[in-house]
Amino acid sequence: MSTTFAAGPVRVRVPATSANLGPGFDALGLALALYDDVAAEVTADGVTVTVTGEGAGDLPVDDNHLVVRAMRATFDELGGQPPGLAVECVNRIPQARGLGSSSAAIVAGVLLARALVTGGADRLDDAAVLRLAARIEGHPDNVAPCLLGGFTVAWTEPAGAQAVSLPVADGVHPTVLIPAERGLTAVARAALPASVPHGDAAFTAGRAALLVHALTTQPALLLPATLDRLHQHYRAPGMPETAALVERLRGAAVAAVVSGAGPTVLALSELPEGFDPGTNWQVLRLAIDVPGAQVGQGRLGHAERDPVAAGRKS
Ligand SMILES: Nc1ncnc2c1ncn2[C@@H]1O[C@H](COP(=O)(O)OP(=O)(O)OP(=O)(O)O)[C@@H](O)[C@H]1O
Ligand SMILES: N[C@@H](CCO)C(=O)O
Repeated sequence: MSTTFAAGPVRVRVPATSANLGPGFDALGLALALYDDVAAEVTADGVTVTVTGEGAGDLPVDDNHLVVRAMRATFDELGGQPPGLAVECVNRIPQARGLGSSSAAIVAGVLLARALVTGGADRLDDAAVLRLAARIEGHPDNVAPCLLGGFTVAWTEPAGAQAVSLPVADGVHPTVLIPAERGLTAVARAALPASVPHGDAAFTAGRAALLVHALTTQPALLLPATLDRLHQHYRAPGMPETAALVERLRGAAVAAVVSGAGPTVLALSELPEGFDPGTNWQVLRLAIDVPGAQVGQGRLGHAERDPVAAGRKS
């Protein structure tokens, strides 16, 4: 099938996400109201990428940029590459911190490429977008909430990733505590053992099931529901400050976990009044993003180009 491209530019707003949420390793995730905005258009030739905000000056500005790589993979799915591409990124999601920056970039690229192909949504439906984005990322627990918004449960069938988004109960109050240090997901995954004791798997399965109930119905159970024995303690030696902060918060009855592969800490219940994590940590109270990724027509406007984080509560 031949591929024709839309004339006008398209844009997308993609939320940060926190994966695992303690016991839901590679399955559970939460979309947070902190966003990257990305626009793209087809050009006569070449590739240009501009980056403002997080990653400016560090990220590649050619075909190696993750948004462009995800766009290329999507154009391949849809039957052909455009002659040239121009991409503009305004990034607010901290990168390599456990807040789903790579998934946000991948979801942005897949959705932009689909929107740039005439009839793209008919040829690559939303379920196929999730499967493709999860395949590029390698696991579905960030791309699912990034696409669907809210609290998601994702799983993988032989044909690929699937997910549902569930309503979150009042009384769930996410705060992220972001350290200055970065941590790559690939490094954190390499710290995990190939197998775990059956008792730890059983313990964690029970807590993950309880966490679905706590997040959707009974937030009072968040503290016991966020206990995990599959990943956090294996990764703790690689992020001792993160592990210590999680312990400190949990000792104060806050449902705190490592966000994604770390080193950010996610608290799902309110921090104690006046809690001071120390100067290394940026503390952001964030609303839960409900709609997930939003696609629009046109280039980024004044509001989308504002580098100040959208959606922060404080
Ligand atoms: N907006 C972006 N544009 C281009 N590349 C990005 C962007 N965000 C992240 N990346 C790439 O992804 C890498 C970080 O991905 P990684 O999976 O390690 O962390 P994360 O997605 O921030 O955290 P986690 O997966 O634990 O939530 C960056 O170092 C960069 O190479
Ligand atoms: N489930 C993933 C999330 C980070 O991408 C992990 O913990 O490695």
